[in-house]
Amino acid sequence: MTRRPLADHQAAVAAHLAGLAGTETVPVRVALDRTTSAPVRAPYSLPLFDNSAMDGFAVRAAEVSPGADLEVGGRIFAGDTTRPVLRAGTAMAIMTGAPLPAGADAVIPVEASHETAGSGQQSTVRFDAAPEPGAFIRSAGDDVAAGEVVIAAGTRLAPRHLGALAAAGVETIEVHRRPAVAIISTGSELIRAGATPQAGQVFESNSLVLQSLSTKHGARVTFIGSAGDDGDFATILTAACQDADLVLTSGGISMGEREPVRQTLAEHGWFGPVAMQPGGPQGLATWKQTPVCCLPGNPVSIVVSFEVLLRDVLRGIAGLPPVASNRAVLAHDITSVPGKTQFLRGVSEPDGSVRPLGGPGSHLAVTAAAAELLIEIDADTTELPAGTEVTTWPLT
Ligand SMILES: Nc1nc2c(c(=O)[nH]1)N[C@H]1C(S)=C(S)[C@@H](COP(=O)(O)OP(=O)(O)OC[C@H]3O[C@@H](n4cnc5c(N)ncnc54)[C@H](O)[C@@H]3O)O[C@H]1N2
Ligand code: MOO
Repeated sequence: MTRRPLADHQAAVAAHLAGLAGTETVPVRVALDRTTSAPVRAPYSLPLFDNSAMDGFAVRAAEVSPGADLEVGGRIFAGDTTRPVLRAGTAMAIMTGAPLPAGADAVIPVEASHETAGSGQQSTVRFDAAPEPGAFIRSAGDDVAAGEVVIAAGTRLAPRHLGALAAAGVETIEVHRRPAVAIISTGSELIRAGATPQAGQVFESNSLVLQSLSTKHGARVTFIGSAGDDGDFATILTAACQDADLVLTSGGISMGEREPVRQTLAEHGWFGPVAMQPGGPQGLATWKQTPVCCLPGNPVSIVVSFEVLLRDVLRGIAGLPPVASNRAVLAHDITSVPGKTQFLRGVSEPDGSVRPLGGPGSHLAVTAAAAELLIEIDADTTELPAGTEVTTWPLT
């Protein structure tokens, strides 16, 4: 049986999902971790108005002489919306964030001042020293001018970015779409954690792996279902397609007698071996106009299939950059099967070299969990001596 070269299947997956890319407008309030698809410009200059950086007194710097009294002509609080005026020869008490009165050119902190009486009474104030003009004034437009870029296109929005957008008064923004993913695991042997396994039963783990990886790489999971091997798959697949841009299936695609995914979808797409290991059996189909990516059921194959085939495609749709591969030298000699790109689970040594971890079996979920990376060995190579440089993929 001819195997589809890995690069061809990677391209087929990308082409199959290309229609999922797009942009949408969302409220800033729910935009955490979304990626901007256009620059966001400031509707207003920030700060919006000249204001005080300290609790103290607004003055004209030239009118302040150390030890001389100035009449306190009023008190200004944050939230005052009429702009006050500083009369010649007076000071005004001012709170942090309150609008600077017209005519003032400096603020003196309360700690460097001596007021004869407090709030509500006629009083005078004297100061220890004359201020520099501009002292403790936060000027309009210091942070950003109206029309300037607040957040560049392609930014994955962290809390500080959301803060900047909210501070700028931006209510909605344009972001890359986050595709809705439905996940179906198949297998009559599968049970949930918490159940007591009967003979022949297996704890279901792939849906959680696919859910976590999809969420981590820019998608949102809208449906998680399971199907046995004897007849309910098409019904569940149809339900999954209702709310999803993409369906991911696990299991049921190789050469057995009960392979519900392949048997249901063979006429609706492509199924066959890809020249990779693990993750050899693969499928791509369309059901109810929804693309379906069919991954093999072995738990390690699920991880490798997602990382190698889907991860960067989903990231691209969500506006995220691909995860960079690295180069590293092998700590030991290794051998590899011919004709398939091998992805060995591996770890880094303290000197930066890499070595495979555990056996090649794609059922070894717990052993594979200790790996940090995949070591890629190309399809033509069968023996690599220690010291050979190889490509490694971080496990995400
Ligand atoms: N005659 C052949 N047999 C097999 C071939 C082959 O080329 N010729 N390929 C083998 C390889 S490689 C893989 S990988 C598997 C893939 O088969 P399926 O995708 O049909 O997967 P299943 O048979 O349904 O399951 C395989 C294995 O994984 C366990 N499994 C399945 N789903 C889950 C899940 N959600 N959580 C945990 N474990 C799961 C399942 O119990 C099986 O042990 O085919 C080989 N056979
Ligand atoms: O190709 Mo399978 O995915 O080795 O276990």
